[in-house]
Amino acid sequence: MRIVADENIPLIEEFFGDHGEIVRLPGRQMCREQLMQADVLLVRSVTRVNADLLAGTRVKFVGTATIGVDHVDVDWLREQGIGFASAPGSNAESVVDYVLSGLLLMSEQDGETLNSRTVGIVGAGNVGSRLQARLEALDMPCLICDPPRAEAEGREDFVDLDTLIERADVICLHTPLIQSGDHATHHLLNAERIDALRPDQILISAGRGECVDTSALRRRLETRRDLRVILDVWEQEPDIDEALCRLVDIATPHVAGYSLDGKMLGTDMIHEAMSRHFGLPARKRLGQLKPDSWLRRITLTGWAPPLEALTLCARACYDIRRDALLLERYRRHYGMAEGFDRMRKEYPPRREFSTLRVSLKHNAGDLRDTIVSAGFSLRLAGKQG
Ligand SMILES: NC(=O)C1=CN([C@@H]2O[C@H](COP(=O)(O)OP(=O)(O)OC[C@H]3O[C@@H](n4cnc5c(N)ncnc54)[C@H](O)[C@@H]3O)[C@@H](O)[C@H]2O)C=CC1
Ligand SMILES: O=C(O)C(=O)[C@H](O)COP(=O)(O)O
Repeated sequence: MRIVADENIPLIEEFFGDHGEIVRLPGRQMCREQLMQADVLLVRSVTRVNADLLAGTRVKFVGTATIGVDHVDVDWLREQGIGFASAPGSNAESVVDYVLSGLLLMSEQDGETLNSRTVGIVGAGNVGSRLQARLEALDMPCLICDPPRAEAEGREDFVDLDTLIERADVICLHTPLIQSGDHATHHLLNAERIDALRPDQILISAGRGECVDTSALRRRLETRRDLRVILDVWEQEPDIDEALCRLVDIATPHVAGYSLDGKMLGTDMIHEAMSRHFGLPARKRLGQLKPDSWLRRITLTGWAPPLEALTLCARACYDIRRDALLLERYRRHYGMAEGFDRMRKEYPPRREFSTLRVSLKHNAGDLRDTIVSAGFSLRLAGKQG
């Protein structure tokens, strides 16, 4: 079997090596000629998978090691009888860590407690609902907008987008890119809604770039720089709007989901799906292949103030500012588009909050609850109570 895989998917050799010959290619440049003899195609979000790429090839299975599937013509694959799998939820915790790191930074800049802000979550799927769970556990009030779920589940506690924009202090976008239909998300945050954003509101966009009219956002920030904006996803990646990149508070190159844990789980999930598709044994176990974290444990005394302790643990594990600074360095060195992609390719290993074990000397109630609610693993050591 010939397996063609994006060069940026980790553990391909380890998971797929027993199944045949592996060819690694840069995802953005993949073309039909390179796939004529391929049986399996494994991609990330940068490869458009459709009839133009695959018609006339012998590909029988496509896996994308991503949550989003907007780059794949799923209907065409189905019509052709080509097996398909994505990796739902694989890097959702990583995106939640990213958002929490951003929120902690904003709170620290303002000298405010975390729970002084209401967070509006748009799109309450794997990412949004996990974000909601962690924020509510940290006593942060949340408003949820997810019309497909509201309709399907009869959720009267959900709100519509305009109400959310009016009431929330932070707006977090976690919708897939949907081009048409009742719940289309292309330019969901359009010029009118961007104009309606209140001064001091915080916008965090980590779903897909095209869900925001980024030209309108640039215009708003050029005329009134009164919002705070964290952008991970952009229109026209990697050739993104450089002026907008300079105007936002935090700019990162579509790496919110780039924890090693999330990426490796993505590979595991598509490997399992491919093995099932071809009736092959899936013998590899992710646990055996994951490297050790650089930082395994932090020990806190019971007297640490909860918010400071949380900020410390979050920074030790993942600090969103590292990625913003890194993008700036790559941009200066290589230019915007090349820098954007190079940083993604050379992304330094990052582990999820859950991999960091926080050891508490005493079972101090508030501190313990904060650490667990934020998603870290807890270890109580010494005297209890
Ligand atoms: N920045 C990054 O690195 C990453 C970005 N993503 C993006 O985030 C998206 C969401 O991820 P998941 O939560 O795992 O997907 P999911 O499929 O589990 O959930 C998406 C949710 O959005 C809701 N939704 C659909 N249309 C909507 C609309 N018009 N308004 C409000 N809500 C709507 C759906 O009902 C669903 O509950 C992915 O599709 C992907 O595009 C995912 C992982 C990493
Ligand atoms: O899983 C998704 O959906 C994502 O957006 C990915 O984390 C992005 O990674 P790439 O596919 O762009 O490398």
